[in-house]
Amino acid sequence: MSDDTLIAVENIVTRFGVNTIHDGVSMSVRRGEVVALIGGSGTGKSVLLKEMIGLLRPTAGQVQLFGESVWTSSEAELRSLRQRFGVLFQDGALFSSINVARNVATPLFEHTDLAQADCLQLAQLKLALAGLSPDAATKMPNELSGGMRKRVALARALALDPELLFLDEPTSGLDPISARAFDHLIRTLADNLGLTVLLVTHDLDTLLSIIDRVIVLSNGKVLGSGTVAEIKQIDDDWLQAYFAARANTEDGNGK
Ligand SMILES: Nc1ncnc2c1ncn2[C@@H]1O[C@H](COP(=O)(O)OP(=O)(O)OP(=O)(O)O)[C@@H](O)[C@H]1O
Repeated sequence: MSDDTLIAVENIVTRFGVNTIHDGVSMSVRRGEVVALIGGSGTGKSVLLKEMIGLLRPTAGQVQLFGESVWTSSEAELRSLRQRFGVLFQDGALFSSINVARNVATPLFEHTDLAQADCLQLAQLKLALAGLSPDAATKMPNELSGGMRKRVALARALALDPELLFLDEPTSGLDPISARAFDHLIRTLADNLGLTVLLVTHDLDTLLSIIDRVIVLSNGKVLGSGTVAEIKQIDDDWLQAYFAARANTEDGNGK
Protein backbone atom coordinates (compact mmCIF):
# COMPACT_ATOMS: atom_id res chain seq x y z
CA MET A 1 0.00 0.00 0.00
CA SER A 2 1.47 3.36 -0.99
CA ASP A 3 1.82 6.09 1.64
CA ASP A 4 -0.93 8.19 0.19
CA THR A 5 -3.54 5.41 0.25
CA LEU A 6 -6.01 6.35 2.98
CA ILE A 7 -8.58 3.61 2.38
CA ALA A 8 -7.63 0.12 1.28
CA VAL A 9 -10.34 -2.52 1.00
CA GLU A 10 -9.04 -5.99 0.16
CA ASN A 11 -11.11 -8.94 -0.88
CA ILE A 12 -14.13 -8.19 1.26
CA VAL A 13 -16.70 -10.95 1.45
CA THR A 14 -20.01 -10.23 3.19
CA ARG A 15 -22.70 -12.82 3.77
CA PHE A 16 -25.99 -12.45 5.59
CA GLY A 17 -27.24 -16.01 5.99
CA VAL A 18 -27.39 -17.47 2.50
CA ASN A 19 -27.15 -14.05 0.82
CA THR A 20 -23.72 -13.08 -0.46
CA ILE A 21 -23.58 -9.28 -0.69
CA HIS A 22 -19.87 -8.84 -1.41
CA ASP A 23 -17.87 -11.56 -3.10
CA GLY A 24 -14.31 -10.24 -3.11
CA VAL A 25 -14.52 -6.43 -3.17
CA SER A 26 -11.21 -4.59 -3.44
CA MET A 27 -10.78 -0.85 -3.85
CA SER A 28 -8.66 2.01 -2.60
CA VAL A 29 -8.84 5.75 -2.16
CA ARG A 30 -5.80 8.04 -2.20
CA ARG A 31 -5.27 11.13 -0.09
CA GLY A 32 -7.06 14.16 -1.51
CA GLU A 33 -9.48 12.25 -3.73
CA VAL A 34 -13.23 12.80 -3.71
CA VAL A 35 -14.60 9.40 -4.65
CA ALA A 36 -18.18 8.19 -5.13
CA LEU A 37 -19.31 4.63 -4.57
CA ILE A 38 -22.30 3.84 -6.77
CA GLY A 39 -24.31 0.76 -7.67
CA GLY A 40 -27.86 -0.51 -7.87
CA SER A 41 -30.10 -0.70 -4.84
CA GLY A 42 -29.00 -3.50 -2.52
CA THR A 43 -25.52 -3.92 -4.02
CA GLY A 44 -24.05 -3.35 -0.56
CA LYS A 45 -22.76 0.22 -0.69
CA SER A 46 -23.94 1.18 2.79
CA VAL A 47 -22.83 -2.16 4.21
CA LEU A 48 -19.36 -1.65 2.71
CA LEU A 49 -19.21 1.82 4.22
CA LYS A 50 -20.11 0.41 7.65
CA GLU A 51 -17.36 -2.20 7.22
CA MET A 52 -14.86 0.51 6.37
CA ILE A 53 -15.63 2.56 9.47
CA GLY A 54 -15.54 -0.36 11.89
CA LEU A 55 -19.29 -0.68 12.53
CA LEU A 56 -19.92 -4.01 10.82
CA ARG A 57 -17.46 -6.87 10.60
CA PRO A 58 -17.13 -8.38 7.12
CA THR A 59 -17.29 -12.15 6.73
CA ALA A 60 -13.78 -12.10 5.27
CA GLY A 61 -11.25 -9.62 3.91
CA GLN A 62 -9.40 -6.60 5.20
CA VAL A 63 -9.98 -2.88 5.55
CA GLN A 64 -7.10 -0.51 6.23
CA LEU A 65 -7.54 3.15 7.05
CA PHE A 66 -4.36 5.24 7.15
CA GLY A 67 -2.44 1.99 6.89
CA GLU A 68 -4.06 0.60 10.08
CA SER A 69 -6.12 -2.53 9.91
CA VAL A 70 -9.67 -1.79 11.09
CA TRP A 71 -10.66 -5.36 11.84
CA THR A 72 -7.57 -6.50 13.71
CA SER A 73 -7.23 -3.32 15.78
CA SER A 74 -7.93 -3.36 19.48
CA GLU A 75 -10.85 -1.28 20.78
CA ALA A 76 -8.35 1.40 21.92
CA GLU A 77 -6.65 1.50 18.49
CA LEU A 78 -10.02 1.70 16.77
CA ARG A 79 -11.01 4.54 19.04
CA SER A 80 -7.94 6.57 18.06
CA LEU A 81 -8.48 5.67 14.40
CA ARG A 82 -12.07 6.94 14.70
CA GLN A 83 -10.76 10.37 15.62
CA ARG A 84 -9.10 10.66 12.23
CA PHE A 85 -12.25 10.28 10.16
CA GLY A 86 -15.71 11.82 10.16
CA VAL A 87 -18.96 10.18 9.13
CA LEU A 88 -22.18 11.69 7.87
CA PHE A 89 -25.01 9.18 7.95
CA GLN A 90 -27.93 9.38 5.57
CA ASP A 91 -30.42 10.69 8.12
CA GLY A 92 -27.90 12.96 9.83
CA ALA A 93 -28.42 11.04 13.08
CA LEU A 94 -28.53 14.14 15.27
CA PHE A 95 -29.39 13.82 18.95
CA SER A 96 -32.90 15.25 19.16
CA SER A 97 -32.80 16.24 22.83
CA ILE A 98 -29.77 18.57 22.70
CA ASN A 99 -29.27 21.76 20.76
CA VAL A 100 -27.22 22.19 17.60
CA ALA A 101 -24.04 23.46 19.30
CA ARG A 102 -24.04 20.51 21.72
CA ASN A 103 -24.65 18.08 18.87
CA VAL A 104 -21.60 19.42 17.05
CA ALA A 105 -19.51 19.53 20.23
CA THR A 106 -20.30 15.93 21.23
CA PRO A 107 -17.17 14.39 19.62
CA LEU A 108 -15.09 17.07 21.35
CA PHE A 109 -16.69 16.29 24.71
CA GLU A 110 -16.00 12.58 24.15
CA HIS A 111 -12.54 12.60 22.63
CA THR A 112 -10.73 15.65 24.04
CA ASP A 113 -9.89 17.08 27.47
CA LEU A 114 -11.04 20.55 26.46
CA ALA A 115 -13.27 22.53 28.77
CA GLN A 116 -16.95 22.50 27.83
CA ALA A 117 -16.94 26.20 26.95
CA ASP A 118 -14.01 25.65 24.55
CA CYS A 119 -15.77 22.70 22.92
CA LEU A 120 -18.85 24.85 22.36
CA GLN A 121 -16.69 27.64 20.94
CA LEU A 122 -15.08 25.20 18.51
CA ALA A 123 -18.53 23.93 17.58
CA GLN A 124 -19.39 27.47 16.47
CA LEU A 125 -16.41 27.44 14.11
CA LYS A 126 -17.44 24.11 12.63
CA LEU A 127 -20.99 25.39 12.12
CA ALA A 128 -19.60 28.37 10.22
CA LEU A 129 -17.45 26.02 8.16
CA ALA A 130 -20.59 24.07 7.27
CA GLY A 131 -22.23 27.29 6.12
CA LEU A 132 -24.58 27.87 9.06
CA SER A 133 -25.14 31.20 10.75
CA PRO A 134 -24.30 31.60 14.47
CA ASP A 135 -27.97 31.73 15.47
CA ALA A 136 -28.36 28.09 14.41
CA ALA A 137 -26.27 27.05 17.43
CA THR A 138 -29.04 27.37 20.01
CA LYS A 139 -31.75 25.76 17.90
CA MET A 140 -33.00 22.23 18.48
CA PRO A 141 -32.66 19.73 15.59
CA ASN A 142 -36.44 19.61 15.03
CA GLU A 143 -36.46 23.35 14.36
CA LEU A 144 -34.20 22.95 11.32
CA SER A 145 -34.87 22.25 7.65
CA GLY A 146 -33.50 19.03 6.13
CA GLY A 147 -30.68 20.94 4.45
CA MET A 148 -29.70 22.63 7.70
CA ARG A 149 -29.77 19.30 9.57
CA LYS A 150 -27.34 17.87 7.00
CA ARG A 151 -25.06 20.84 7.56
CA VAL A 152 -25.17 20.37 11.33
CA ALA A 153 -24.33 16.70 10.86
CA LEU A 154 -21.47 17.73 8.58
CA ALA A 155 -20.23 20.23 11.16
CA ARG A 156 -20.27 17.42 13.73
CA ALA A 157 -18.39 15.11 11.35
CA LEU A 158 -15.74 17.85 11.06
CA ALA A 159 -15.52 18.44 14.82
CA LEU A 160 -12.24 16.60 15.32
CA ASP A 161 -10.58 17.99 12.16
CA PRO A 162 -10.63 14.65 10.33
CA GLU A 163 -8.44 13.93 7.31
CA LEU A 164 -11.06 11.64 5.86
CA LEU A 165 -14.81 11.98 5.51
CA PHE A 166 -17.37 9.24 4.80
CA LEU A 167 -20.76 10.37 3.56
CA ASP A 168 -23.77 8.10 3.03
CA GLU A 169 -26.20 9.61 0.50
CA PRO A 170 -25.39 13.21 1.46
CA THR A 171 -27.94 14.81 -0.88
CA SER A 172 -30.83 12.38 -0.34
CA GLY A 173 -33.97 14.11 0.87
CA LEU A 174 -32.76 17.57 -0.19
CA ASP A 175 -34.43 19.72 -2.83
CA PRO A 176 -32.27 20.24 -5.95
CA ILE A 177 -31.04 23.68 -4.90
CA SER A 178 -30.03 22.56 -1.41
CA ALA A 179 -28.49 19.40 -2.88
CA ARG A 180 -26.26 21.37 -5.27
CA ALA A 181 -25.30 23.79 -2.49
CA PHE A 182 -24.34 20.82 -0.31
CA ASP A 183 -22.28 19.32 -3.15
CA HIS A 184 -20.49 22.61 -3.56
CA LEU A 185 -19.79 22.76 0.17
CA ILE A 186 -18.25 19.28 0.17
CA ARG A 187 -15.99 20.11 -2.77
CA THR A 188 -14.96 23.42 -1.21
CA LEU A 189 -14.08 21.68 2.06
CA ALA A 190 -12.13 18.99 0.22
CA ASP A 191 -10.17 21.60 -1.73
CA ASN A 192 -9.53 23.94 1.16
CA LEU A 193 -9.00 21.53 4.05
CA GLY A 194 -7.30 18.83 1.98
CA LEU A 195 -10.04 16.40 3.02
CA THR A 196 -10.30 13.02 1.38
CA VAL A 197 -13.94 12.08 0.78
CA LEU A 198 -15.67 8.79 0.08
CA LEU A 199 -19.38 9.10 -0.51
CA VAL A 200 -22.16 6.70 -1.35
CA THR A 201 -24.64 8.27 -3.71
CA HIS A 202 -27.37 7.78 -6.30
CA ASP A 203 -27.17 11.42 -7.30
CA LEU A 204 -25.81 11.82 -10.81
CA ASP A 205 -25.56 15.59 -10.38
CA THR A 206 -23.15 14.97 -7.51
CA LEU A 207 -21.07 12.71 -9.73
CA LEU A 208 -20.99 15.24 -12.51
CA SER A 209 -20.16 18.22 -10.33
CA ILE A 210 -17.75 17.30 -7.55
CA ILE A 211 -16.36 13.79 -7.98
CA ASP A 212 -12.81 12.91 -9.05
CA ARG A 213 -13.43 9.21 -9.42
CA VAL A 214 -16.33 6.78 -9.33
CA ILE A 215 -16.24 3.18 -8.10
CA VAL A 216 -19.09 0.97 -9.32
CA LEU A 217 -20.33 -2.01 -7.29
CA SER A 218 -22.21 -4.74 -9.09
CA ASN A 219 -22.89 -8.41 -8.40
CA GLY A 220 -20.76 -8.46 -5.29
CA LYS A 221 -17.67 -7.02 -6.96
CA VAL A 222 -16.16 -3.77 -8.20
CA LEU A 223 -17.34 -3.51 -11.78
CA GLY A 224 -15.05 -0.62 -12.61
CA SER A 225 -13.54 2.62 -11.45
CA GLY A 226 -12.72 5.86 -13.23
CA THR A 227 -13.99 9.28 -14.18
CA VAL A 228 -17.66 9.61 -15.09
CA ALA A 229 -16.67 9.65 -18.77
CA GLU A 230 -14.71 6.42 -18.29
CA ILE A 231 -17.38 4.49 -16.42
CA LYS A 232 -19.99 5.60 -18.96
CA GLN A 233 -18.15 3.42 -21.44
CA ILE A 234 -18.63 0.27 -19.37
CA ASP A 235 -21.01 -2.15 -21.00
CA ASP A 236 -23.36 -2.89 -18.09
CA ASP A 237 -27.17 -2.82 -18.06
CA TRP A 238 -27.57 -1.06 -14.73
CA LEU A 239 -24.95 1.60 -15.56
CA GLN A 240 -26.44 2.28 -18.96
CA ALA A 241 -29.94 2.55 -17.45
CA TYR A 242 -28.57 4.88 -14.76
CA PHE A 243 -27.09 7.30 -17.30
CA ALA A 244 -30.03 6.93 -19.68
CA ALA A 245 -32.51 7.90 -16.94
CA ARG A 246 -30.72 11.22 -16.60
CA ALA A 247 -30.51 11.77 -20.36
CA ASN A 248 -34.27 11.13 -20.57
CA THR A 249 -35.00 13.69 -17.88
CA GLU A 250 -32.89 16.30 -19.66
CA ASP A 251 -34.50 15.61 -23.02
CA GLY A 252 -37.94 16.03 -21.52
CA ASN A 253 -39.63 12.69 -20.88
CA GLY A 254 -37.18 10.92 -23.08
CA LYS A 255 -38.33 12.46 -26.32
N1 LIG B 1 -27.61 -6.23 9.18
C1 LIG B 1 -28.08 -6.84 8.09
N2 LIG B 1 -28.57 -8.08 8.16
C2 LIG B 1 -29.03 -8.73 7.05
N3 LIG B 1 -29.03 -8.18 5.81
C3 LIG B 1 -28.57 -6.94 5.70
C4 LIG B 1 -28.07 -6.20 6.81
N4 LIG B 1 -27.66 -4.98 6.37
C5 LIG B 1 -27.90 -4.97 5.04
N5 LIG B 1 -28.43 -6.13 4.64
C6 LIG B 1 -28.77 -6.47 3.25
O1 LIG B 1 -27.61 -6.27 2.46
C7 LIG B 1 -27.96 -5.78 1.18
C8 LIG B 1 -27.17 -4.54 0.87
O2 LIG B 1 -27.65 -3.48 1.67
P1 LIG B 1 -27.09 -1.99 1.55
O3 LIG B 1 -27.91 -1.15 2.48
O4 LIG B 1 -25.64 -1.97 1.71
O5 LIG B 1 -27.44 -1.65 0.03
P2 LIG B 1 -27.17 -0.33 -0.77
O6 LIG B 1 -26.34 -0.68 -1.94
O7 LIG B 1 -26.65 0.72 0.14
O8 LIG B 1 -28.65 -0.01 -1.25
P3 LIG B 1 -29.46 1.35 -1.48
O9 LIG B 1 -28.83 1.99 -2.67
O10 LIG B 1 -30.85 0.88 -1.75
O11 LIG B 1 -29.33 2.17 -0.21
C9 LIG B 1 -29.46 -5.61 1.19
O12 LIG B 1 -30.04 -6.72 0.58
C10 LIG B 1 -29.81 -5.54 2.66
O13 LIG B 1 -31.11 -6.03 2.88
